[in-house]
Parts: sequence; C-alpha cells; structure tokens
Amino acid sequence: MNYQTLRHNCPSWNNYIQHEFVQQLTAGTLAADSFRHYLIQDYLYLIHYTRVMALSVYKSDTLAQMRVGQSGINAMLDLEIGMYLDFCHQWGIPLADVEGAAESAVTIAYSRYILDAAMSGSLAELYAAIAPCLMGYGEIGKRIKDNGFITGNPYQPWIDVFSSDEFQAITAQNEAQIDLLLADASPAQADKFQRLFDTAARMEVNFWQQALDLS
Ligand SMILES: Cc1ncc(C[n+]2csc(CCO)c2C)c(N)n1
Repeated sequence: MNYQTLRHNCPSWNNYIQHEFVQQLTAGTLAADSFRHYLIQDYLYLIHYTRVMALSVYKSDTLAQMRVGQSGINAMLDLEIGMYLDFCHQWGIPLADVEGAAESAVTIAYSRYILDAAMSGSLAELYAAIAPCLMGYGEIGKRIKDNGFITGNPYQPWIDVFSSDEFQAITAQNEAQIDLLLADASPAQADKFQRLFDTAARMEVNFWQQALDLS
C-alpha cells in the first residue's frame, strides 16, 4: 500500500480537490463571507490537528518518527496557526471572534474523527487518516499554479502559500513518510487505511461545502 494507491482508489478525491469552493477561490469569485467562515473553522480545526501531531509522537516506534511529529507540531504552532490568524486579521475578523467562535458540526466531525483514528490506531492508521489533509492542499496549490494564476485575485495570498515551492517540497516529504509507514500492510490493514483515507477525504468535501453554505 502507498499514498498514490489510497488517492487513486478514493471515491471523493476529485470532489475534494476540484470542489466548487476551490474553483471559486481560484477564479476570485468566492464570497468573502464564505472565506471568512472557512478561515475561522480552519483555525479551530488546526488546533485539533496539532493534537493529532502530538499523538503521532506518542505512537512512534523510532526517534526518526518522533522527529517528524515534532517538526509537524512546530510547524503548526510556530507558523500555520499564526498564518491563519493573520489571514483572519487581514479579512477583518477580530481575534476575539476567531477565538470565541463555535465549532461547526462539520469541524467537530472531521477533527474528532482524525483524533479518534490517532488515539485508537497505529501510527500508520493515524497517517492514513491525515493523508488527505497533509497531501490535498499541496495538490490543490499545484493545480492552481499549473492552470495559471489570474490577476487581482483577493485570495492569491492563500493560493501562494499552498502553491509555493517550499510547500510542494513539504508535500513530497510527507508522501515519502506516508509510503514508508504503509509499505508492509496486510490486505486487512490496507482496507483499514483506505477506509480512514476515504472518510477523511469525504470530510474535506464537507469542510469546503460548509463554507459555501455558511453552515
Ligand atoms: C480542513 C483542512 N484540511 C487540510 C488543511 C491543510 N493542512 C492542515 S495542517 C497541514 C500540515 C502542515 O502544513 C496542512 C497541509 C487545512 N488547513 N484544513
């Protein structure tokens, strides 16, 4: 089993990567309130994602695996979450509103799903569950870049992050890490990995959709 197999067999992958939210963001036509809704919910999601990274250290068998988790935690706490707070500021959302926002049902479902996979499963299961999250945004950024940026897109700063060479390099490292962990899966384990991956990808679709629906 490897990442490309998971991705290839996932029924909702294209809907995740090419979701209407992503298309409107790429075209610069996305409603500002949808983007704000996304930013707030993603900030809340990323806090739980950081907890999953912490569990990845706990579930590690080797120091090398622990260090991957450690650098994931550092990236979240030192960069990613701050970046989302900066975006919120730029889009006129007061900090108190971000921090005090209620988690939506979709955010709760997705974040607690990956937390449960992290708590109850192996390190490989944990990575299968977060692989759509880890890998999908890199693919989205690459697609947007390959198709050519439009001028004057208010969402370009977000697109720049995920289409950057740095982020593409991180995505490639993540794929190698996932492939190492999934390599020796039995058929039963491979089924479990695919189920975790497919569910998480389905939740990513719901995550975009909730921003369009403001739900
Ligand atoms: C719902 C949702 N899914 C995926 C990501 C992307 N993402 C979250 S953490 C992480 C790893 C650190 O770079 C990445 C790529 C997101 N922000 N929100």
